[in-house]
Amino acid sequence: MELSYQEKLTLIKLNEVKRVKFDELVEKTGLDQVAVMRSVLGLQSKGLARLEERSERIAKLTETGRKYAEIGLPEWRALAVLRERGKITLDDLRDVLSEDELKPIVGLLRKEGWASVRKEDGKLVLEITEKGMEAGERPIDKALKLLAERKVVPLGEVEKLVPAKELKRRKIAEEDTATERFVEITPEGEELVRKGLELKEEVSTLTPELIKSGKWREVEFKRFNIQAPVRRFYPGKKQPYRAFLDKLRRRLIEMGFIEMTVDSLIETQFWNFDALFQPQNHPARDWTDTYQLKYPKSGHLPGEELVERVRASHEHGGDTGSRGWGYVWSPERAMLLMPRAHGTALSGRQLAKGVEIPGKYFTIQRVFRPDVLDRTHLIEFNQVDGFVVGEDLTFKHLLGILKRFAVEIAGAKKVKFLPDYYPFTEPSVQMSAYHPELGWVEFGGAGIFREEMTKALGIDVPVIAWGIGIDRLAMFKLGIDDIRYLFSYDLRWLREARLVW
Ligand SMILES: N[C@@H](Cc1ccccc1)C(=O)O
Repeated sequence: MELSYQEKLTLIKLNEVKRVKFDELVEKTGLDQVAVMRSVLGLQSKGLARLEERSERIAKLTETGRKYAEIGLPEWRALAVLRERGKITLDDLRDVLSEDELKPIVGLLRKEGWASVRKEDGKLVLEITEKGMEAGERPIDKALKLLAERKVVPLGEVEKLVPAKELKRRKIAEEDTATERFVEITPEGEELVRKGLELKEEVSTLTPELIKSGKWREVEFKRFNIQAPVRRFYPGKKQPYRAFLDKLRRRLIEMGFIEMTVDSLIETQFWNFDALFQPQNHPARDWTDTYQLKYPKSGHLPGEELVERVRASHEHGGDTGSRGWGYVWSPERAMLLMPRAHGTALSGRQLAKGVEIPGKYFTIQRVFRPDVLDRTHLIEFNQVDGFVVGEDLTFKHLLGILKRFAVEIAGAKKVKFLPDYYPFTEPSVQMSAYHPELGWVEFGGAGIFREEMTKALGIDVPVIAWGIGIDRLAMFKLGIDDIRYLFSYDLRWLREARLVW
């Protein structure tokens, strides 16, 4: 039978006493608690020892009890004064007793017969008795001493001195239940020790000294059980959703996409709406609800030439052959500030700045829209927006890219496309992916940017574009069915959420 050094040591020590409290066994072996527990369990599984748990009623020293052990019970403190002066008033005890202790003291002293009490001039006067002069250690004093020494004492043991009720009434001790562990050697264990166990020093690390001195020949190397269950360990790690977004960013960059970034979460309506050919004061502006900034209310418009092209496009279609929206465009309205409502605002900015053709761009943006919070809606969420620009791009390319996103990035098994409307794309499409618990979940929109938009921004080739609610796709990947969990403080989730990719 293979026994570790610690198991052997534990068994030998156990054999000396046959049956012992676990804590005493720990002391005897000189090992730490965990090591002894491990050894005992090991020995038990080999039938050499038995671990037994027994609960027993105990008395436990209270905080007040601890104080009494230190400065003496109130009756002893009172008696000390009485012994010194023979006769005192109740007031004279205020120096040695607290207000709480003062009240019952007369009764206590009288019960013990340590003092006689009478009234003189309306005052209570205590006088020491013969019994008080001679008083010595009582059972309750012994019980207090015992408790002070051991803190916890089996109830039976203290009750030999004083009923537990009495100790409780005096607030010296409380009753409780304690679990005691005993370890007992089995006949098989005894037999093994009788045959002789070789107790070789056991080492867990091979050091240069061991090798040089040749001592490695004599020592026993500790065997590790690599299948033993271990305590769960939670190292610091990235918030799971953050990790997901970071990986997504890496992935897109690896696919050749160029990242578009911006410092602020605040946008002018110009970039959020106008540059994307969304008419002002028109129902189409309301394809989504948005927030507005109270202060400051307005920001700046970009260069005049660009603003003029956007105005022309809105008012009469510019040079696209379109008739535009046919209204008078207001620069003041375009200057209004708002928390960015979609990542597409960055696509507009990028197109106006100039792009590589062919080229692929993306951005991961925090965006804001009023909504009712529920399992699939947040008012503040993240979008991955992007576009591909190139001479012969078609709608089919777009659907191909989108499907790849949903399947590869989110691990969605089924994806479906439906016709939709966005003021800035034609045709427009809406995408849904199938979530095992939630059913079909809409996760974004896409389309081919309209010429009224791209031409005004200075681009002459087709641009296919999309905006994906990445939080919803993250739900698929992280295996959650409530979007609010992405930002949850729930430690269990933070610790155990799968880190994906
Ligand atoms: N911006 C749209 C998505 C979209 C992006 C690009 C083209 C078409 C649609 C939204 O927030 O839902």
